[in-house]
Amino acid sequence: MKIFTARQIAEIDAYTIEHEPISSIDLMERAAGQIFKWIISHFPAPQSCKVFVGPGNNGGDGLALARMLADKNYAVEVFVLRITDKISDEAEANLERIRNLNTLDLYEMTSIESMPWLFKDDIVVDAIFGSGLSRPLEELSLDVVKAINASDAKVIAIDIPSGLMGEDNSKNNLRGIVRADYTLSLQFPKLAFLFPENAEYVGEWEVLPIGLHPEIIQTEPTAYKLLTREFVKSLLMPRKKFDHKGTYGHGLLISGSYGKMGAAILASRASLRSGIGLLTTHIPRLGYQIMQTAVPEAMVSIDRSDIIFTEYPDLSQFKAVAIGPGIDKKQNSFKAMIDLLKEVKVPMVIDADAINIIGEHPELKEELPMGSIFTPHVKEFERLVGKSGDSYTRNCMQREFAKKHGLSLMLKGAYTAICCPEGTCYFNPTGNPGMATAGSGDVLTGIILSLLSQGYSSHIAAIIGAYLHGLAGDLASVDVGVEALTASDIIDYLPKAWLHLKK
Ligand SMILES: NC(=O)C1=CN([C@@H]2O[C@H](COP(=O)(O)OP(=O)(O)OC[C@H]3O[C@@H](n4cnc5c(N)ncnc54)[C@H](O)[C@@H]3O)[C@@H](O)[C@H]2O)[C@H](O)CC1
Ligand SMILES: [K+]
Repeated sequence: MKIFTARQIAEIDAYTIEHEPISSIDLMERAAGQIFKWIISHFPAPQSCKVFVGPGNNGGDGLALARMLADKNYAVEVFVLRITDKISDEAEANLERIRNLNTLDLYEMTSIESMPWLFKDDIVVDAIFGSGLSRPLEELSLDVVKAINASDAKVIAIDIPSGLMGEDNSKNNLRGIVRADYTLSLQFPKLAFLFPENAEYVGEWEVLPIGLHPEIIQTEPTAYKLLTREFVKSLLMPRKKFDHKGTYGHGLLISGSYGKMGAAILASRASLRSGIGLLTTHIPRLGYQIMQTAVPEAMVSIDRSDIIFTEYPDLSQFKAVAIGPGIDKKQNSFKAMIDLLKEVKVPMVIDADAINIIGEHPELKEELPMGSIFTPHVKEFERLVGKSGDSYTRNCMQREFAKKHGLSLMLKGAYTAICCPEGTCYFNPTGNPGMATAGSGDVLTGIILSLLSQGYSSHIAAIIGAYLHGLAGDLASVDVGVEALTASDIIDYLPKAWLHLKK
């Protein structure tokens, strides 16, 4: 699903009006109708609804919605914030439509003195500002937002919480943003919904289709996309009758150290559960029996060191190499990594301490083979790319890094972001807080190695890997719950996740 900027959404809106064609007031009616349907199914009448309305079309949506709710026996009070004399034509027309209705109460607010008391059982509809917001809130709208936030009422934001910018909130006044319980976004999610610091404003969000023109949605370019099952499924390569294990590639996993052999086991098992033909896991000598016992399907390559990674096997047979899970940052591992990077020609997955080593020796980035994938979490990302004060800026840095170095950079977390060398950033919707657990990242590295070895190109391997990993975690959490979920559970649910993805 494409994610557009506020400016693009206005263009898509205008294109729809011209080419469907549909009048803008009818398009507004359609949008309000979708929100209305959502409210009656989630909060059936009778309920008290207080609708706060701003000067633009977001306010117009609120006014049309108020009429529909009043008509269905909700106790509706509408508060029009008189912020400016200007009010959009569509908002004005919808204001006229309700001005003489006796099924609702209409108030004009010129100061915070006329702010009503908000009760716990009230539904507050936030229709003050939408995607047309151009600067942080001040004066009356700021005061109203603070009062809404101070209440216990259920808050439903139309399109986007008022005060939140669709993309960049690095310079926003955070006290002037509605904290919604639900955000009902029209047709597309906003980029800001995918950033962790905005979760407290957005609450639970849902996209409501309003029939914007498919042609412009198709042709309008965007750098941001939210993965869907259909899209990820379309990337899968079919398996054929006469295929053999050679068809699905031989991968090399460099993993494990003294006290961290579990990482090698988890990554190996995940790789084997994701379709790889052959897997060799290179480990320090002490791990030999552990590996052979725990993962009989994997071949083992033994380091001369008992406890760390210091060398690697002949690379000629491998289609992809992953390095990082459970290795250490010891000096000899660093030296081995320099040699490895000089020699390796196939795409690599670089995870955990392998990222930290490159973070400490940035010149090594230039040695990376084409099509390599970095899989940092936030702390590793900061060591590799640099620090930033907010997620939007971090995302810009991430996209820039991927482009500059010609590789895929995945930032792990809720809505894992995968930035590709050509500039697109994909966000992954699968996964849950139960996956914030030891070994979860090792499993992901194993999955991506497997996909690269099978011949998937790097950004596709990253996309399928992230989606599948989250999906397995989601399916596992249904049975074991988020608290009890372990990395091994993610592996155990990979078979179900594959079946679910291919359905
Ligand atoms: N997605 C769609 O295609 C549809 C969206 N609809 C709704 O329309 C809004 C966007 O409407 P717009 O009029 O462009 O913007 P706003 O309602 O957000 O109002 C902006 C309005 O306010 C002025 N302004 C901006 N910032 C401030 C500020 N900080 N303080 C005071 N005033 C400010 C600005 O100049 C404008 O005049 C979208 O979110 C949907 O809810 C359609 O109804 C259906 C199609
Ligand atoms: K809003």
